Amino acid sequence: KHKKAGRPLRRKMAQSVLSTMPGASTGTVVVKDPLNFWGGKRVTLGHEKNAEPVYEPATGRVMCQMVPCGAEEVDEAIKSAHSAYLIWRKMAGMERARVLLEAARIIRERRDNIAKLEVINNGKSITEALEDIDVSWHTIEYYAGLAGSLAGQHVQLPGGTFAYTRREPLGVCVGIGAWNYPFQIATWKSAPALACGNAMVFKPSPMTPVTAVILAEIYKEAGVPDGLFCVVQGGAETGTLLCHHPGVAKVSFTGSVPTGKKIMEMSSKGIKQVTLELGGKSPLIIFKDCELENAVKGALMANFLTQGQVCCNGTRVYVQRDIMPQFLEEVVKRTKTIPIGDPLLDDTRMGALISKPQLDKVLGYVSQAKKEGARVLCGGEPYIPSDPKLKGGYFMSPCVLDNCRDDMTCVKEEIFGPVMSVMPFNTEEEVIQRANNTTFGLASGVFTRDISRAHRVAENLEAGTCFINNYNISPVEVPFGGYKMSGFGRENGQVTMEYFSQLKTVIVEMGDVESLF
Ligand SMILES: NC(=O)C1=CN([C@@H]2O[C@H](COP(=O)(O)OP(=O)(O)OC[C@H]3O[C@@H](n4cnc5c(N)ncnc54)[C@H](O)[C@@H]3O)[C@@H](O)[C@H]2O)C=CC1
Ligand SMILES: C[N+](C)(C)CCCC(=O)O
Repeated sequence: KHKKAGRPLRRKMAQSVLSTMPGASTGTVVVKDPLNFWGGKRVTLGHEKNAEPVYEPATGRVMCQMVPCGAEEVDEAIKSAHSAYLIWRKMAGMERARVLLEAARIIRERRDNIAKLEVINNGKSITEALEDIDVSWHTIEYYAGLAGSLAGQHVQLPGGTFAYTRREPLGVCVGIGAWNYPFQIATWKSAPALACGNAMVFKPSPMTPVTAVILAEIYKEAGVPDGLFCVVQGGAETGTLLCHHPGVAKVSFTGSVPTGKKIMEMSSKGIKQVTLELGGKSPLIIFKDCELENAVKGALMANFLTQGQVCCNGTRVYVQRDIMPQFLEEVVKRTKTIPIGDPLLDDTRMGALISKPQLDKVLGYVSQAKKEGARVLCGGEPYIPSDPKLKGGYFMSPCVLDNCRDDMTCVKEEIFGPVMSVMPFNTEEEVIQRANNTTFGLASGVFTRDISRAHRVAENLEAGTCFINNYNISPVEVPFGGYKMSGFGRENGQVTMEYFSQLKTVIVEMGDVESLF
């Protein structure tokens, strides 16, 4: 039994807050359940050291406390993951697949409640959160499908001798998540990791600690060995402990570029593999021969999902000069009608930003843009919904900026809020050069009816994804990840099985040893 300073850790299997979700509304939910999970159960830490309040973005109310895990707890979680790994790695891919499919089924069954809790903690609209949870079980289903086909090669060598390769798991992998897609990120990382036979210790963002542990419970219920998917809570310090831990084989990270650099640096000390999903400042290029209505819809999808807090957002919107007036008129008209408010209501399309500091930061970018000469066509202001319970929420009106230039701060830096910067361009050659003139390279988009142009532009854009005539759809079947400083490695798609496994070569001599000695 684990002891800490002579005091046993209090452990109990909590009645999940999920069961209270059906009747829950904004401003009412308090989460008391322990938020850590290892050894097959939720774990209450024996202390409340460095506890941080967790806010409900729509009301500004404290919904729970996040107590960060220290060295001992991180070590315990990693050990628990390792013991599960020893069992899981021996199972056939098809056996793992069956467990994963059951996890996907349970998520699907509980999607409404998980989505509600996600909304309460994150602030995004329920319509979006439901989609996020659907993507989550799709991801697990998809990787369950691939688990059974994980295989090596057979290679014939001279004299009957042969070799074969085995595709083996890496061991205990760490996942570190951001707050914008808390549950979905946990599945994007764990599903391929588990499908390949690894275990995972996942650390959510300290701002969104409540849904990853539900995923842990679901995996457990589906039948994974105890410890296979653990959740440790905490911020940078806990993350550092995870990255430095000698029992960890790989770190998969989603978050900002500065933190990504630190993750890579720390992982280098132990020669650990890393996948980095970092920020972006993606270009969306709209040619005059586009279907304007779709281009406008695409620009809204590229900028305003999850209150603009999306890494692959197309926030630099380049519009061919001839159609600029029509584009702006339509995009502004639609932006002004986006219903902002209680994120749990079905009609709401924009909820609250994640935190007060994030809201202030985004509003700061808008005022900086004005100082640098941009014109605010709409939004960019704090928004106070009429419902009194939302008065303390972190809302702002979605913003369209015109008169932008490539050298402005709002065009160069990742804002991570609902702010679209629009710039005119004249020629294809010019716009490609300008679109690529950034250190980021996560995504990109092009609207045109000219198919040759569409593929030429896609080829020439320096980004991990290019959307043609749409934006921000991300089916699990296709790889997602960055070029340049937006990171490396991929999530989703078949290729991610390679990022969570390694090859062993086995050489079999069928003759005698020809010794040189
Ligand atoms: N591109 C993206 O997907 C994201 C970008 N961001 C950007 O980053 C800004 C700051 O947001 P944060 O949530 O603070 O991002 P962050 O990159 O600092 O945090 C992401 C995750 O890394 C963890 N972390 C932080 N420092 C760490 C360290 N030294 N070692 C290990 N783990 C560490 C955090 O606890 C969190 O789980 C946002 O305003 C936004 O501009 C934030 C989240 C996602
Ligand atoms: C789902 N999608 C494509 C809108 C965003 C997913 C990437 C992220 O974690 O920001």
